[in-house]
Amino acid sequence: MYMNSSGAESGSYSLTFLGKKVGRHHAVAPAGKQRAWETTNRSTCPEDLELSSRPGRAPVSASHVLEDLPGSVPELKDERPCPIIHNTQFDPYEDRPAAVRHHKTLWMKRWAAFRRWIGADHRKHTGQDVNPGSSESQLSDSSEADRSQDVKIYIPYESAERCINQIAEDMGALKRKHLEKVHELEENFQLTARRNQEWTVQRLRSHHQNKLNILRRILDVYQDKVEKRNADWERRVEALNTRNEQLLEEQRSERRRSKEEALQWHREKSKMLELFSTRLDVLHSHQASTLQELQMARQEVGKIQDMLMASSQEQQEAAEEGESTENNGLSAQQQTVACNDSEQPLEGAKARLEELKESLYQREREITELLEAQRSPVPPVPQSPCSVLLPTVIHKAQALCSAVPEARALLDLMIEENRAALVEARDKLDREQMAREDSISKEDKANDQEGFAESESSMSLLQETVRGYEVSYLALDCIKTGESPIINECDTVAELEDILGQGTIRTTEGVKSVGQQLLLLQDQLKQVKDEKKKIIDNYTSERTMRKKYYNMVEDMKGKIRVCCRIRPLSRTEDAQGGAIAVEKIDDFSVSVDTPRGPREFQFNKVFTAEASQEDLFQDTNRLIQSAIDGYNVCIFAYGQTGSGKTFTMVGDKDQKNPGIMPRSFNAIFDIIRENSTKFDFKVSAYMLELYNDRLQDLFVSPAGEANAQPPSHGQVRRVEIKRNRKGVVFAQGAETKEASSAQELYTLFLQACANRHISATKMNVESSRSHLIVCIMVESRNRTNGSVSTGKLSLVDLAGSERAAKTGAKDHQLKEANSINKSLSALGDVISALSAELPHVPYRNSKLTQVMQDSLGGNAKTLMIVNISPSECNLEETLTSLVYATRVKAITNNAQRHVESKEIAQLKEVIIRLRSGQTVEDEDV
Ligand SMILES: Nc1ncnc2c1ncn2[C@@H]1O[C@H](COP(=O)(O)OP(=O)(O)OP(=O)(O)O)[C@@H](O)[C@H]1O
Repeated sequence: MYMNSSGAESGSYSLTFLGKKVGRHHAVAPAGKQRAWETTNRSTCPEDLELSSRPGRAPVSASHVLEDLPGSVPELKDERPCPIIHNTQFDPYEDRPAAVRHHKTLWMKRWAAFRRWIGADHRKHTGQDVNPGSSESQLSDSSEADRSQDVKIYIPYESAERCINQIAEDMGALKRKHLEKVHELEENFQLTARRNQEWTVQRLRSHHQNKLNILRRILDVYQDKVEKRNADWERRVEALNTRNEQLLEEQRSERRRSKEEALQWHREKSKMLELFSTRLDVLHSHQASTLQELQMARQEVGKIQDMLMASSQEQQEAAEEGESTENNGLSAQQQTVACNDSEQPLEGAKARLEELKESLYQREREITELLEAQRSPVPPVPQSPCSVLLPTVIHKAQALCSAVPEARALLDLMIEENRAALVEARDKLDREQMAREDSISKEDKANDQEGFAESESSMSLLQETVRGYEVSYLALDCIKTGESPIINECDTVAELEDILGQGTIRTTEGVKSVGQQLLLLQDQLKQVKDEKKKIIDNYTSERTMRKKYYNMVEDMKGKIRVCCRIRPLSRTEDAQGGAIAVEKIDDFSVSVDTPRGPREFQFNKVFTAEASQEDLFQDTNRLIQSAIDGYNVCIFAYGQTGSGKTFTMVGDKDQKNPGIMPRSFNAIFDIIRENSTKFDFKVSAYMLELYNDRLQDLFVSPAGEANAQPPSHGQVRRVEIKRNRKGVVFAQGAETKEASSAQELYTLFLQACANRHISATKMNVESSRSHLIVCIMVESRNRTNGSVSTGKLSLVDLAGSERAAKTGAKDHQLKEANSINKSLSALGDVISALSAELPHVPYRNSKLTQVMQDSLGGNAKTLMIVNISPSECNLEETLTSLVYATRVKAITNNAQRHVESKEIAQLKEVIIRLRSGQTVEDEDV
């Protein structure tokens, strides 16, 4: 085989018969196509042997050259695509029977020519005329050849022997050549397969790259949208913040104003008090002077009374003397005059006394009234229904406004509008008033009675409007500040009360308007709330979508999928107080309350304690299909001891809630059943445990192993982890068992589990003391094109990291714990190295990392389930697990499908058989 200058491979070989070159066969084919002609030529071998070794047919001479025989193989123009990709339609051996027929015909012709030559030779020996070149003889060739079968041919023994030897040598040479061809074929097939694989990989890569680009574009568009929305929201928040600032400023100024007013009021109050006390002092001094006057008047009265007493005594004495001196008439008359003279000042004094008394009583009354007025409390004003309703309404409206910023904004708007309308109405009123005053000053009132009445009515209307706006302003202002008007102290509210209390109609209208505004506000509030809820819903769903797309892109990049499962609180944790430190935010995020504040972690999916085993399995189901399609798949559970790994992977003890493993067994055989018409399947499994850094085959019970005879060659059977050329890990030395149904596989699994190391610790009554590795190999042969795919599903239940202080491990349990922690720490190192993309990954540090080599940073589709406890008492371990899981998320795998075309599969089989010393039939090749 040569490579010509154009890069195409050309093949040629010469056919030697009886030591002579009888033909040279050429085939020029594009790269990867020479397999067909080589196969065609190789197929002549059995025919040669059969024809040449037939007894009684030995050739007479070795000098005959069969130059005229047709021998060129048709040039191959096959432009079909490579078989690996289109192996459903392409069978590179499909032309083989035709080639065989062609060569059979060829050899039949050779045989006829040979017989013709023998016939001629015979005729020459028997003296018959021979003219082999004549057309007549040529025409009768076939009939002569037929007849020559009946003719006995005698060949000299030496010639026959030489010929036979020559034939034997030729056959040997042919056989060697064919073996070479077989090797060439193998090489060609390997080359072709490699090229095909490269081509497939390239196509797949470009296909995935395209998809990735599309998804990236979608993500970009989506991110743009989100950014726009974020910007929009930020603008809104900014506007609200500004408004809030304004409101706060207004509130502050309002407070300042009210403080000033209060101070003013206090000042006025103290002034009034001063005035009042001055008046009181004056009254007191008046009272004192009045009392003095009264005293004096009393003294005067006393004096007068004394005088009167003295005068009445004098009168009595004088009357006694008058009886004795009747004659003395003059003196009596004089006494009467004197008496009359003395009665006149008495009358004046009496009147004066009465007057004084009256003024005294008057002042006393005044003072008593003043004192009483000062002492007695202000009588409570009977409250109108409006004054009771108003604070309630205002309070409610204020609560609504403070709860919803949009309502507050609306209120501000209403206040603004009302203020503008009030200013306008007041302006109008002022103008109207001025116009009216003008018209009065011009004294044309009498002339224009009608116009005056009109202006009067429009004035009252305007006043009414202004009042209405003032009331609204008052109400809205109260709603805004939340201050209920104090009816008896606040002038404006008193005014409002006055307005509202003027009549039933007006009160009802006032209440109505406030009530209507309240209803309006409530309506708008509801709308705003609905809108807010809608926006929040949209935001949440968009956030969820973004995470979903992100996960999809990560998936396409080959990143390891990581799900987080939070188990329910255990009884022990409940007894310790049951404080919860872990919370699911949404389907993709979990938050942990740390002493430094909440910490958020993102995963491909988060499952809470309420999630069922089925819910979890639904998310892993897809991977089972991948394993059957020929991928290397790994699902493993990670977490502290007692966090629920075994529950997740295996299920509970009585299998009421089966875990991922038993569910996978069923799923595998369900898929097999669905595809049984198109594929032939073979399912086999091995199950191991890594206990104290020793790999143990769980299909061999420890007791059985102890009783078993040592193998004949005297070596103890050991399970070792190896990797094949494609990097897929396998356990050498482990017993692999086939299963034809889910039930059979499950029985094998139960057998394996029975041999597992489990014991009770303080943290878990059934703590796994080893890592469990279940490997299921699924081989599927396509019935149409014969291609064979081999998938591997590894299900790993890791033992949990534990602290001896918490688990109370002692003696051998402590040794187990140390071994578990050591292997998990090696796993942690591998995860760290992979996530940091370090050049060296320390896979060889532990058997566990060797087992997981193809799943972490290898060619597997991997799913990690990180199990955590929700309890606060396991906070530290939970955080460690989540940090590890986050690192695992950053690891990229390169999953490849393991599929071989029918020919490669067959050739492999042949090679295996040849290596094991078995015979191989030609048809197999
Ligand atoms: N999601 C869950 N729902 C109900 N019970 C659960 C759940 N997860 C775990 N449990 C219970 O918690 C206990 C401990 O779980 P499990 O044995 O699976 O932990 P583990 O992580 O495998 O521990 P170890 O590493 O020690 O083997 C078990 O009794 C199990 O039934």
